Amino acid sequence: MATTTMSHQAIGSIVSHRPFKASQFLKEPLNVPMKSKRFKIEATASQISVVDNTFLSPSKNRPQESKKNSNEAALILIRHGESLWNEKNLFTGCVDVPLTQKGVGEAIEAGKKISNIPVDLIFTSSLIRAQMTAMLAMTQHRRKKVPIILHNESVKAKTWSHVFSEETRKQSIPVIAAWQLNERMYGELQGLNKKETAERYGTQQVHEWRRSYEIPPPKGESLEMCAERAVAYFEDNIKPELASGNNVMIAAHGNSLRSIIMYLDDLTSQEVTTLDLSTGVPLLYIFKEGKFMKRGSPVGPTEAGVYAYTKRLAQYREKLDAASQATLD
Ligand SMILES: O=C(O)[C@@H](CO)OP(=O)(O)O
Repeated sequence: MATTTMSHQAIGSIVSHRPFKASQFLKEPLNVPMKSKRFKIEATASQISVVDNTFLSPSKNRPQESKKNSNEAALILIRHGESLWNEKNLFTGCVDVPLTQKGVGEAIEAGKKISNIPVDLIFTSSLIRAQMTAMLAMTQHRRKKVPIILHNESVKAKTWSHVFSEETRKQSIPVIAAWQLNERMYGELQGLNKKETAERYGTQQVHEWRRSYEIPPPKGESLEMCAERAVAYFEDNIKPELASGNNVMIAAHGNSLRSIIMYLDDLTSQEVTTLDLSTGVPLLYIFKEGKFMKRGSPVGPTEAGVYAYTKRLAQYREKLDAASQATLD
């Protein structure tokens, strides 16, 4: 097996890191002249991203109950539930396989754990296992907003999926799918059985391919290369939303999330080798005054500790409880 690596720059050049400003979704009237020069199309054969300059202004005035005069926001990270290739113990990487029945259950359980935490925006990878996880998790949310995948891959896709009711937009959560959050590209390991690969190349070699920071699997991405695109995307597209007070959920993958957690927790390349994420377990961070505070995994919708994290989350929970009570009365 050859051990040359794929150029990361080649991956990074496919689409810019800043395709559009997602949080405008809930407040923008339709203003999409089909032939306007305001659209800059950045395209290659497989990926197209449309930069609509009218949608690039900062996200303000979004009328949402969880958005509040505070420089604080919640960030939820979820690794997708078990996939069919997790079940078969195959290297998956960028191969787009769905969840197993167990994975569906894990996504639903994850949703219950975050059902009282406000979510204004969802980011997922472009892979179905992450998207299924996000959607299934949101079926459990008490607020019952509808997650809607934004289709900005072409002007027509964007125009044809426009929502014309402001009230309906307010009851929706934009979902942004970004390839930069995809699982690391596992190169020539994709589709191989992990146990058989360890028997063939040695446990130590396979462990280095799977968990080291710098060492790429044959013709694949190292964690460092994966971090380069995932963390750049996080900094360019997700952090500004948190800084604007929007609560964000990211549904992604073992390694794209490891690289983001390395950034959030300031882990060294040595420390990240022991970081392993379970499928379907949500992790909560609070972003406050430019810093990320790790709050672990919310263990259940009734767990008092979750709501003690911040005043704002506690108030949100109180509102949900009051609304449920009003419905019962
Ligand atoms: O196969 C993969 O894509 C990943 C995640 O399932 O595997 P690993 O845990 O080896 O990084």
